Amino acid sequence: MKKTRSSTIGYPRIGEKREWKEALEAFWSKSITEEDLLRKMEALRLNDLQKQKNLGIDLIPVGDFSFYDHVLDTAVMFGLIPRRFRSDETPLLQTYFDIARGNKEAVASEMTKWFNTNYHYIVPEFDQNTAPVLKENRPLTYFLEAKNKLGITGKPVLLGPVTLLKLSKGYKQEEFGPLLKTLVPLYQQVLKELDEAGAEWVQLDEPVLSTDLTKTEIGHVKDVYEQLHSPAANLKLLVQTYFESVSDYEAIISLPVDGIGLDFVHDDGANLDALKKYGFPADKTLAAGVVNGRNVWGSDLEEKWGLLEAIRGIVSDNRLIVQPSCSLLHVPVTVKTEDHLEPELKGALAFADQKIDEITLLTKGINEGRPSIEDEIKTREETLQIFRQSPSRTKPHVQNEVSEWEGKEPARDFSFTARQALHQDIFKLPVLPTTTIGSLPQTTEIRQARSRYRHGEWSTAAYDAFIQKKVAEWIEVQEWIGLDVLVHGEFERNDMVEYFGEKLDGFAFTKYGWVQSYGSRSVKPPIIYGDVALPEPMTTKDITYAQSLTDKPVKGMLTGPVTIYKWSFPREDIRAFEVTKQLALALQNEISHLEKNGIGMIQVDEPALREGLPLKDAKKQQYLQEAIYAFKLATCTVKKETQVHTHMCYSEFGEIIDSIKQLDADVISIETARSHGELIADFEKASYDKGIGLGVYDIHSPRVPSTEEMETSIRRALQVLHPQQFWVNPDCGLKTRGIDETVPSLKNMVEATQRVREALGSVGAVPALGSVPVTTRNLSNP
Ligand SMILES: CN1c2c(nc(N)[nH]c2=O)NC[C@@H]1CNc1ccc(C(=O)N[C@@H](CCC(=O)N[C@@H](CCC(=O)N[C@@H](CCC(=O)O)C(=O)O)C(=O)O)C(=O)O)cc1
Ligand SMILES: N[C@@H](CCS)C(=O)O
Ligand SMILES: [Zn+2]
Repeated sequence: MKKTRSSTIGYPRIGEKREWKEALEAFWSKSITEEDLLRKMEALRLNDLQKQKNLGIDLIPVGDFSFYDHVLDTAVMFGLIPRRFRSDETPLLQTYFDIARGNKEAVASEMTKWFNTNYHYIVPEFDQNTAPVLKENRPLTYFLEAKNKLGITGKPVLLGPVTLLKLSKGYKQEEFGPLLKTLVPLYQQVLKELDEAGAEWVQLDEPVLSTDLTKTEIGHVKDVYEQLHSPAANLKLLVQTYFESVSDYEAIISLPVDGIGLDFVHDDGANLDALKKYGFPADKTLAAGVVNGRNVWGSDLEEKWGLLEAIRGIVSDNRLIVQPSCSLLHVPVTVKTEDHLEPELKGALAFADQKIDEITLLTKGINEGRPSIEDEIKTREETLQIFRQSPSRTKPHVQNEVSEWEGKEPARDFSFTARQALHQDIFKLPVLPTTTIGSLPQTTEIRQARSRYRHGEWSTAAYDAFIQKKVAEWIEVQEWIGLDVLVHGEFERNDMVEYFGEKLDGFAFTKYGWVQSYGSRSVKPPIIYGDVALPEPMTTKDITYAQSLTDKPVKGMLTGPVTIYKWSFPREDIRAFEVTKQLALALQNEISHLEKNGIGMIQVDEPALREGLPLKDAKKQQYLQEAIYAFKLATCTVKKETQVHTHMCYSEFGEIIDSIKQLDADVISIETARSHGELIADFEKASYDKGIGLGVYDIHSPRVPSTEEMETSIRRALQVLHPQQFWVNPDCGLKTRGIDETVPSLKNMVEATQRVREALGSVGAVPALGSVPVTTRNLSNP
């Protein structure tokens, strides 16, 4: 009998070649039936379970699989169905997808980032009439499936009640305790049924325990777990935390549960320090997250062994589980298929399957003794050494350029007020200028063109001509729609980060390294392995071509340094800030090329700035200062005539609003539609005086919003924002939408803007500062 066991917390659900996406999208487009979908999903699920078993994992998670998102799964299983989607006639699977994607009658639920990752979850909604009820015991269904079909006694995984409620919306803070109480009997029922079915362990994910919690909240956690604890049951409860150290170690390890899962990678040593200081209860199991579940780098096995030795000094081997720091959902499936990578880089990489190999190897080392894994540790050390010393990683000129900025504050020469007057003069935009965020529909035709080019079927000239044709078509369409500030459409980009990764030195990219971002959509983060530099202009050709076709301004479109960093798999041998500064200087260089080519508005997207915010308050200030520095380093050298835009697509700005101000961007376009206008107040409270483009419709949903609906959004925003600072735009880029959805939506958006302009009585150019004739308060909602 093994003493120490290996485990995973969750496994990527998308399949090695994204079979999951294919099945889902085929179902949504009605080219396969529900039965087909269920069959394909089951095959994928079972394949992944079997694979983990074959790789030697002892405690295999079940129920981490999802048809869209695991938070939505948990909400629906407990009957947390927003009122607008409640119907006795609609089958549950349809309701499930409707909540996520919206339907003809109702807007989708809000979608937001899962802690500090690039994964999005669907925000559960409570309302006055929400009475949680157990609709289906999902973990039980998946537990029985694994048992009956594969003979695997899985470890059911379920989002814990505290995290579920904390991530939900639609209730007041004082209702938290009472609502939690309504969830407890449902969780008790789920656990009881799992116990009766013979489950040994159940994993309750409580990542909120790794955020700053108040004493009252910790009190709620204790209450809940005291109630979930059942002395008579055989089932063991494991409370799983990740992404940071726990906020109150002593309280967490005292919970009346059988096991605690801690992240020993993203904790800055705090979990280990606490373990050493306070010890660990002898009657509990520690699930030690020692292999990084968020990066793509092979572990330094010697270092991991050292970490495990430190843990084993406190926790006995038979009370120890070895596992990744978090679910492997956040990394690609396997390096095996990446045959084009340089061997020295490939040797240094580990995706989900290779991380599992590391877990099982370390577990073997504990159970059979260090000599049993000595060879593997030595080989890994040699491989990592070759990679570390590779000359391709170092560019002295990049490092010199970064150090030249040492001690200097990047800042634009002219104040915003001075720039604003100048920009009004140059661009002569009407009040409430309309624009889009950058990308336009990436149709099958466009993706096929890219694929043909990638496979060598099309020459560079043929591909470039195709892209230019698309740019020209869409400049015409945007002019016809009546937008004021146009975009080239980003047709040449597979993704807003991967594209730049392909163009910049210091990056490598994968063929199949997909990671789920939201629903069926995935991204393929490039890998930053060395110093970053701009070998040649990346975007000038397409953008200047677009500008040559119209008298209206076309925005230059770049992804900002923080976002490129966050949405890549970065190197870890130097600090994040060093990498973002290198990226910023490469972008500064690119921006100067755009300016030299006559581009007067430049948008530097930073949608990942908020997501990068550390989970712990103590670390936030430094992160924000460094993020602001990087953005300003990229943009500070622009001419005063150039209007700098930025874009962010998430709905919680309150915490970072001061930092957004400090970016000193002339215009920011933001997401608001799914949060139903809640965040406008943040900008009002902060007396934000620069341009703000409010997302008036949700681009994540296939639904075409009506003119009236968008007019209402604009009017609502104008009750708190000055019309002179206000732009109108969709929430985010339109690359995922079809042409049939995009054109009518934008047409309605422009029409809605026109109606409000008429009500404002200023259809012409924006009046000079301070002389706007009609105040926003004159507008009444229709
Ligand atoms: C704004 N968002 C982004 C985030 N992160 C990013 N890195 N990028 C973002 O834009 N995070 C927050 C949000 C998330 N939003 C989205 C929106 C849309 C997608 C999306 O559409 N993803 C696509 C994949 C896009 C892509 O790269 N397509 C490639 C084609 C690649 C491909 O399919 N290859 C085939 C092989 C084809 C061949 O070689 O013949 C394959 O691998 O099988 C392209 O356009 O060229 C998706 O399909 O999921 C993601 C996040
Ligand atoms: N310019 C990008 C931003 C997405 S966050 C786009 O429009 O797709
Ligand atoms: Zn966006």
